[in-house]
Amino acid sequence: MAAERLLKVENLTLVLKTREGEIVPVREVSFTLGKGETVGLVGESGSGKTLTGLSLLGLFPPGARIAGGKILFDGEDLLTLPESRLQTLRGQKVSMVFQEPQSALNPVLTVETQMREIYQSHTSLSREEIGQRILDGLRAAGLPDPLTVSRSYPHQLSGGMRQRVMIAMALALDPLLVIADEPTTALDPTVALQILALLARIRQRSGQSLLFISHDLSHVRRVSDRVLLMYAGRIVEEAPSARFFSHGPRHPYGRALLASRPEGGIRTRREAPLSAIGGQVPPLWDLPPGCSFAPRCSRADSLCTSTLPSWNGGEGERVFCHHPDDSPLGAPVHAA
Ligand SMILES: Nc1ncnc2c1ncn2[C@@H]1O[C@H](COP(=O)(O)OP(=O)(O)OP(=O)(O)O)[C@@H](O)[C@H]1O
Repeated sequence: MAAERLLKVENLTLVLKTREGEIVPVREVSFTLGKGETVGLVGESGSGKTLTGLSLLGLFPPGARIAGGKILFDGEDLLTLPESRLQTLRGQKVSMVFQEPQSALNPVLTVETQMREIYQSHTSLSREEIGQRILDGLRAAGLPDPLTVSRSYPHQLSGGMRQRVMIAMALALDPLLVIADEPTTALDPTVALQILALLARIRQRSGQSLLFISHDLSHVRRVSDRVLLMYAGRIVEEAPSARFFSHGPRHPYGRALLASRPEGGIRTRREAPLSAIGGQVPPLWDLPPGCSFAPRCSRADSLCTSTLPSWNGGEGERVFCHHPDDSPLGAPVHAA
């Protein structure tokens, strides 16, 4: 049964002024997110994942302008809201866990002071109630000695503990949507898996949705109900995780990403495993005509290099490709 819709992004297009000229790092991006659903947004570095995530908070880098589209979140179009309303929504309804907790946390304030500030600016809870919420939140984020952690400065905590603090802060006001942007980048693999397990538990909180941004498909597989594959500013495939990882992505880029995973490639019935995706993401100021992935694609022909694809399939399961790969994967891919 389809989840009730929380978010609908429609044709979001973001233009950014850079030294190289104007680029479109987010181009005609459309997707939905259901209440309680976790969607993984995956793609190589520079594909536009972070800017898409920040847009959902109404945050844009200097020099950015929205060239089109809508972000309908819980009944409101975020792109038309005044900054004062966006500030209320941030934290209360949408929050973000960043890649680097070290830079997202204030180094000169204790964890308690930083968490207290969130409650003070958004709620009318008493000092005691806030104190209790802080301890409960830290404990729920898997920090066994919340009192000591709350009295610590960020530099006194390990990277994994800092990320747990960030998660506790993101969840503090019980938002409807949490955006986790590469939350395990700064962590060693064991701690990264613990953080993923924590995020997976967030799924079980009733009504809470998660947009999980990652370049690592094995991480996306662990936590996501659905996958959005992004390349050079566009979503190029959308699929339920079960289909994406068992049958295989339909977009050749998704197949190449899966096959380039460090722990060993997959083997389609027709092809030998790839060791890495050949070539590079084209610069956004110099995209090729036609499909942006065509220069790296083993299935590309003259149609792909000359003509932009159109969507193949419907909402929830679709691919932006002239020649989608419908062959089943030779062997199932297991999470790392
Ligand atoms: N403030 C900025 N000024 C100029 N260019 C930017 C800025 N922010 C992002 N970009 C460019 O926009 C494109 C998309 O960036 P974005 O950070 O959204 O990608 P990403 O997929 O999240 O990659 P990563 O995993 O490396 O963060 C990249 O080419 C990036 O260089």
